[in-house]
Amino acid sequence: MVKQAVKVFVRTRPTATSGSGLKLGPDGQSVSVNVPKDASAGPVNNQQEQFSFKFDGVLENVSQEAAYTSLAHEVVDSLMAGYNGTIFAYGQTGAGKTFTMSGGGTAYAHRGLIPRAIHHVFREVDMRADKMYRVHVSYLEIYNEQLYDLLGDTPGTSDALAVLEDANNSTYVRGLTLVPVRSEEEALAQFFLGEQGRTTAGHVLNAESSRSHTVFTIHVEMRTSDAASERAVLSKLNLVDLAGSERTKKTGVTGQTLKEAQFINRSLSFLEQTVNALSRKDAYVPFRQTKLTAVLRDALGGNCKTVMVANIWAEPSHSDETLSTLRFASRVRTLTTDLALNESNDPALLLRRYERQIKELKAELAMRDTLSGKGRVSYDDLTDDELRELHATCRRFLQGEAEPEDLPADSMKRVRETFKALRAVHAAIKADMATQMATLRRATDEGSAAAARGSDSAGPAGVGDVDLRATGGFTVGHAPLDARPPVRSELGSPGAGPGAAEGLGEPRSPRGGLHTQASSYTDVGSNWGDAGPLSNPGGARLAGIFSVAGDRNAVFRRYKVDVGEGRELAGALKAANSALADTKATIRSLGASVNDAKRRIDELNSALALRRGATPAGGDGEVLDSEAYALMQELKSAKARYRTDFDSLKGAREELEPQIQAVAVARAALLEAFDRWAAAQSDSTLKRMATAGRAMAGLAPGEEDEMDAGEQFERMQIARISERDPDSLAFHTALKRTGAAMSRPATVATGGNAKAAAMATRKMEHTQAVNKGLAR
Ligand SMILES: Nc1ncnc2c1ncn2[C@@H]1O[C@H](COP(=O)(O)OP(=O)(O)OP(=O)(O)O)[C@@H](O)[C@H]1O
Repeated sequence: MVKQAVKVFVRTRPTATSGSGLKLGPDGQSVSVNVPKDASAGPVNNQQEQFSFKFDGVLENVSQEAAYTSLAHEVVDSLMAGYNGTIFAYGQTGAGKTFTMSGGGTAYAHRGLIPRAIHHVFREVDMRADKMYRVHVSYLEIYNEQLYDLLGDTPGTSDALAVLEDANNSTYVRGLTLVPVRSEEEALAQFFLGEQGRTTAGHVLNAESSRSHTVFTIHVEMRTSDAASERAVLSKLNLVDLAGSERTKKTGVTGQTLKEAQFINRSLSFLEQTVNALSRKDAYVPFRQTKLTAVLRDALGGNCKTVMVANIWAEPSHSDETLSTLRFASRVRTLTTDLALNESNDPALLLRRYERQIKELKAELAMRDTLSGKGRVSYDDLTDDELRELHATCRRFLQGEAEPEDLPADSMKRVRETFKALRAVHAAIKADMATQMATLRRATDEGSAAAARGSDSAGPAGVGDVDLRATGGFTVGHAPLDARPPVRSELGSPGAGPGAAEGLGEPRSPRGGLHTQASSYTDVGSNWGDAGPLSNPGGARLAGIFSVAGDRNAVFRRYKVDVGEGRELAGALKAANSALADTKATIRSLGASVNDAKRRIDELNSALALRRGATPAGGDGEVLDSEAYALMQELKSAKARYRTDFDSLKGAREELEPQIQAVAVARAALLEAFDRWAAAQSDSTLKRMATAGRAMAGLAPGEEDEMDAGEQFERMQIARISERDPDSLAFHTALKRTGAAMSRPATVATGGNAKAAAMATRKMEHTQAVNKGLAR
């Protein structure tokens, strides 16, 4: 921490009259003022007439550029090195504070400290390639002891603003908008916009008086350009234009203007008290008495490099005010501040430090793995592609198509992810299976009912243990292979549900199930045979791609034919379906054959019993006649056929379950791949939509980028300024940008800001008072 004396400069407003009573010393630092004795005090009057002061500089008849060099250059350099700064202008009303801080009108040469400081900051930013800077600006106004955010979205609201102290005991205004600016032009534009909020009415009605204190702040964040560096230095420069002190008796103001003057004088008087307390090194300093002293706390005794400009208007009629300003200025000059570099403890920077440490640790682990011959192990989070791949591997593993070694297990993270993926894939397959089984059971029930209606004696009851329903199997032979659900008009009729036509039709969404499928189908009148990805809940996120569900089915059909992956998966599904259909056909035919054999066995048994009944008992044993013998032979072969077919039926039934699963898995794979593919198409689909939109508007590509005449003129102007004085380009451009807004009616320019309107009225009153009175 370095002790710094607050620097004080006096700047004089040029006067028209001679005999101002002000004398400047040859050293450029001393100034004396002659205050004539008060004649009303009588002939014996010991009043002092001559007062001398010494400052860091007295600026008389100096250009704005010279003023900047004396007052601000060093402070801005120090800002760019990471130190806080404050430059504040103090003085009686009309003494030239605003001229010094902001400038005189829109003339480039008359621009004040604020535009010049902005230029200086960005010139440094451009020049220091070894550093990275981020610049923000804020603009605060203190009017009648209220805080206003001149760059906020809702000017006029001050409730959210409060002057607080941060962890380093530095003051800041909570809730104040900090606008990021990347160039001189952007920063100037913000400054000009803020000025409008403050003085829209002032420009129009009274160009000479500010009835509020303002603080324009440039916040700078500096880092070394090493991206890994977490060290940031934060500094800010407050450029303060105080409202002018005013002798209300002298100006004779009344009403709102008097109230404003009282607020101004009160806050300036507390500023004096604060400076006096600091100067005397009092234990208690009344910083909190007014918003102004709270805001200026750092500038007066904290971590800040401070410069005061004492503006004086050395007309003989203002000698009292001049003396008072110089007295106050000389007291301020006794103050010291504690300057320190503001290194940041920003949590974002700590985060970056931890990220760097994690990166280093990962690199170390990788090195150890390499040295121990483990090969390359990734400790990073899995990417989306890797996760998809992992899920696919897990699915293959659960289907028996991959080995345990195929599952990644080279790091704890991968093992955990693999378990998670296994659980997810298992749950998905289980859900698919449950849906499939429910569907198939329903189809079976309905098929059985139909069978019961359409067939009398050949039911499974005929063979007892061949009843496949008992094991949740199939009723055979009642739904034709090419069965399809009813067309839309039929769906509404009772008993015509899709289950009736289920049979071995085209694939359905395993997730949607038949009911959903049917309703989706009903909604869009789509083709049932296209496996309807519509009903796939996972496809809901693709709604943006397909304008109507019908599009989606059409795209799905195309996907199965035109896209290699789709073709392959659709082929696999078809093969699985066809294997399933074959097995079902076999079961059907074996079932019929078993039933047939059983019926024949029963017939033969009855015939044999009859035969035995006809043979006379008590003979020399039972002698089979040739007819009975033939019956028995046939019975034997019928039983053999029954047994063989029954065994085959059992075998075929065992094949059925895995084949149903295979169809479900193939269908899920197809739909999942389709979802992925369709999601990947969304970008190009949007582009196509944009192109189509442009075509509809009748625009050729790039046509909308053409400049209009105004834009062309502006471009010419910019070219001219760039040629003559490139440095002034940002100033002119920002002024033009904000000037356009200035020319709008006040209510629009200030966003309907009631404060600005009220201020206009107050300023008008004040101007009238000043014109009547003595101030100007
Ligand atoms: N050094 C200067 N050179 C030329 N003109 C100046 C100078 N100082 C002040 N003026 C002019 O004097 C007038 C009053 O100045 P300015 O508005 O800056 O005073 P002020 O101290 O800000 O007043 P207030 O406190 O009432 O706002 C302006 O027209 C300004 O252009």
